[in-house]
Amino acid sequence: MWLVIDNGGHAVKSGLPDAMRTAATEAHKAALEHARQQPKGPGPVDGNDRQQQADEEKRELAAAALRRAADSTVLTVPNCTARGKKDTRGGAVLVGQDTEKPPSDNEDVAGRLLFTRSLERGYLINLDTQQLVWEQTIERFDLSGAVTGLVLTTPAFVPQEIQTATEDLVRSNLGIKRLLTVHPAQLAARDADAGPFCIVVDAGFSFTHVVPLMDGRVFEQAVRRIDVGGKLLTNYLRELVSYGQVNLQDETQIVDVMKRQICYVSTNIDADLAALALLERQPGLPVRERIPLVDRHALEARFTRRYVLPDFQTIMEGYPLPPNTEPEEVLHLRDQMLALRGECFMVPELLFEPSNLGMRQAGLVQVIQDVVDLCPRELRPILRKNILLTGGSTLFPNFAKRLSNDLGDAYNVRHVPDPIRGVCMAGRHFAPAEVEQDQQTQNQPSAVGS
Ligand SMILES: Nc1ncnc2c1ncn2[C@@H]1O[C@H](COP(=O)(O)OP(=O)(O)OP(=O)(O)O)[C@@H](O)[C@H]1O
Repeated sequence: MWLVIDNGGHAVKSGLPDAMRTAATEAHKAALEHARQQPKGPGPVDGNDRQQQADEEKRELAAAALRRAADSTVLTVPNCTARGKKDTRGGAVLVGQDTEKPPSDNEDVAGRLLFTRSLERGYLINLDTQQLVWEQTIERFDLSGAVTGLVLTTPAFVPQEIQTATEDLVRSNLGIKRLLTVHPAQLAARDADAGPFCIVVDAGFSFTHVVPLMDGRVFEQAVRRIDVGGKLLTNYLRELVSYGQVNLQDETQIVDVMKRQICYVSTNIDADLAALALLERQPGLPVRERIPLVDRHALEARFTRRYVLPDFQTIMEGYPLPPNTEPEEVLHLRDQMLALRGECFMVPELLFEPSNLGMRQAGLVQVIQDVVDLCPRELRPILRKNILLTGGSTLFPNFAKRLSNDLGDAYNVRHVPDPIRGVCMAGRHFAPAEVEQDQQTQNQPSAVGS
């Protein structure tokens, strides 16, 4: 049995290749069709309760089968382990999925958690952690001991030592005999049906990569990386909020959720910064020099995002307040509330201007232009018209619009259909000869159960 894993620094996305899901899907379809043909609504008037109950059970089975089919599309598991910060005796370790909701009755993992990620700076470094997360993934598919082949996404330029250690982990520790590595950009392009020549911009957790594909293959000498990804953006927001308002230094998870909910990309950064500066100058100006109240309110409404932090007693998850909420309505929440303005767009702005944080690197627009210029001249017009966006950090509102504006009319920018799970989804359609062969063998009656 083959498994497909898109091994992200933030999360492992996994699924079964299409060929292997076909039989299960067919069974689900048959169950649904059967249920559909059964009479609906009130039961038979002749009082045949048993028939009615049997039909009801079939309908429930079909619905459960459908839910399982949907669940098994792509499984997402955080690529980390965690232990309690106060745990000094090496107690329970939470793995992958369990790090999201630690059991409340286990004192080892009560309170704050210390996370260990399998990937550091985009490379698989912590092999023990990776093994635990992959084992959990395999278990979740109910496939312990049954996986014989792995399609694994691996970025370009992985040092040979890491490559060897990964292969060793797969073969020796997990007992998976066949390993097929593939660059995530190739799968993202498949997900978008982009054709053989395109440029994939992958802004995920660790970094942002700009990867040109020529004839479907990675054109390695032109690949470029910006050292900004979702992790850095979350940390930056955490610093800004902690110095400006509330200390959230130990609350990376909360800040990560907040970032996804309230940050956005400015489509005109100079104009937005000027308008914000004007707004912030107002209280210090003599009354006659202030802008009219109505304009001030309009600017306030445009730039201010109010966010309610969780207290884990009555509010379990943070949430943004709707823009038109009156202050009196939320008076009772004032100790839990943040008001953010420039932070909301200055955080994702790092992708476009890493020098804002003192990094000596070009921003996304410049890097894309450089990558195009490193490709063969005759292909550049095609590449410019086929820029694909993938990775969770491209999901900020206005991301594609800003990139498109800044790159100009010669470029065409679009998201892949599913920027987070698309790579894994395309991997499931990826049918290397070995996968097909493997499946054929499994389908032969003689091989069943052997
Ligand atoms: N709606 C969103 N808006 C902004 N950022 C988001 C959104 N959804 C997810 N992210 C960010 O995307 C990042 C995860 O993206 P993704 O799943 O593509 O990374 P990954 O594949 O695990 O990591 P990498 O590509 O670096 O190996 C996280 O930092 C998360 O905060």
